Amino acid sequence: MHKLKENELLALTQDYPHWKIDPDGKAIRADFTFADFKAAFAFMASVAAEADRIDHHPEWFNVYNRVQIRLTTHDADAVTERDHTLARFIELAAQASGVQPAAILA
Ligand SMILES: C[C@H](O)[C@H](O)[C@H]1CNC2=NC(N)=NC(=O)C2=N1
Repeated sequence: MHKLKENELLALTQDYPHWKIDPDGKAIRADFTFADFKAAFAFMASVAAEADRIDHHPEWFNVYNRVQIRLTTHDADAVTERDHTLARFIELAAQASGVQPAAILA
């Protein structure tokens, strides 16, 4: 299982602007806001089906139209290629569900 190196983690956050690296470098997090609960839940259903298919699962939290996600590979205690693959799917699923753009932080 390939653990992402620092430059690979930084590239990921540039490719997918919702994502940030945890201070300890062992997880990545994203915060998505949708129009309403229905859109948020449609997004979660899509991600849940993919997570089950690839046997790699998000840690997540939902309130109404907001979904917060943390990705890490528990078996490796690190961010791996499996998290990268799921993050890519999550980005596309979020776009398909009409996610609000990520805030650009200075
Ligand atoms: C046995 C099974 O393949 C493992 O427990 C899988 C399931 N989903 C997983 N999800 C995540 N995020 N990390 C893991 O290490 C992991 N391991």
